[in-house]
Amino acid sequence: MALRRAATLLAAGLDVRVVAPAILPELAALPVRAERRPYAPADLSGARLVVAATDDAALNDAVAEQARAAGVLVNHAGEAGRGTLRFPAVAERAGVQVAVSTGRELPMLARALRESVQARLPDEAELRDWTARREAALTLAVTERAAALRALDADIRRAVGGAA
Ligand SMILES: C[C@@]1(CC(=O)O)c2cc3[nH]c(cc4nc(cc5[nH]c(cc(n2)[C@H]1CCC(=O)O)[C@@](C)(CC(=O)O)[C@@H]5CCC(=O)O)C(CC(=O)O)=C4CCC(=O)O)c(CCC(=O)O)c3CC(=O)O
Ligand SMILES: NC(=O)C1=CN([C@@H]2O[C@H](COP(=O)(O)OP(=O)(O)OC[C@H]3O[C@@H](n4cnc5c(N)ncnc54)[C@H](O)[C@@H]3O)[C@@H](O)[C@H]2O)C=CC1
Repeated sequence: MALRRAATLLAAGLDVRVVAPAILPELAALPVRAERRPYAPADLSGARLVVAATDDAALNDAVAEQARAAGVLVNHAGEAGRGTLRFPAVAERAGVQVAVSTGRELPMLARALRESVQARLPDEAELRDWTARREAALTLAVTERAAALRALDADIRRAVGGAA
């Protein structure tokens, strides 16, 4: 779990510190600060976001509680409702992102929706075309502009499989 979360947080541009007595080599090989020791409450100071992902459920509860009290965003890997942050399934293509969160623990649904959205995401060429059409429409006089934007809207909805 720590490995998956660390990869997600690094991809988001965060500085990641990992605190655990045992750290997987694949995790230690990432650009994270690895500290091989048990968690201590002082680890929360200076943190903006905390992930409690140990195999000790009572400890994850305590970390989540301490982080909440300190006003630090926290994800509880075993029981998301005890934390203040959930991790979504993310579909991404050419800069367009769609994140799916079920608001509960149903990762299979999140993944199924992510996969179905992924297949509908436009590619770079379509995005460039739509952006150019929108920019061109915005230079038109009011009536023509509205018609051009409506036509573009219909094309985009058709392309991503939405209702026209
Ligand atoms: C609450 C949440 C975490 C949070 O946000 O804090 C959570 C909780 C739990 N997941 C568990 C298991 C698995 N999770 C996955 C996969 C994903 N799990 C993800 C999200 C979330 N999982 C959040 C809710 C999301 C929502 O519903 O909206 C995804 C979307 C994103 C990500 O994690 O990166 C990613 C799919 C990414 C993708 O495909 O895009 C797999 C499959 C796999 O690993 O291949 C399994 C094994 C199969 C199974 O068990 O289903 C367990 C049991 C743990 C145990 O056994 O103890 C719990 C805890 C519990 O249920 O209590
Ligand atoms: N959200 C999700 O999708 C999933 C959540 N989980 C949950 O995540 C948690 C961890 O699961 P895994 O990563 O599979 O376990 P794991 O056993 O691979 O890793 C647990 C880590 O916790 C560390 N640890 C133990 N005591 C510690 C302490 N006192 N201080 C700091 N670190 C300590 C260990 O050194 C180890 O590195 C479990 O609570 C499990 O229920 C598990 C799988 C999927």
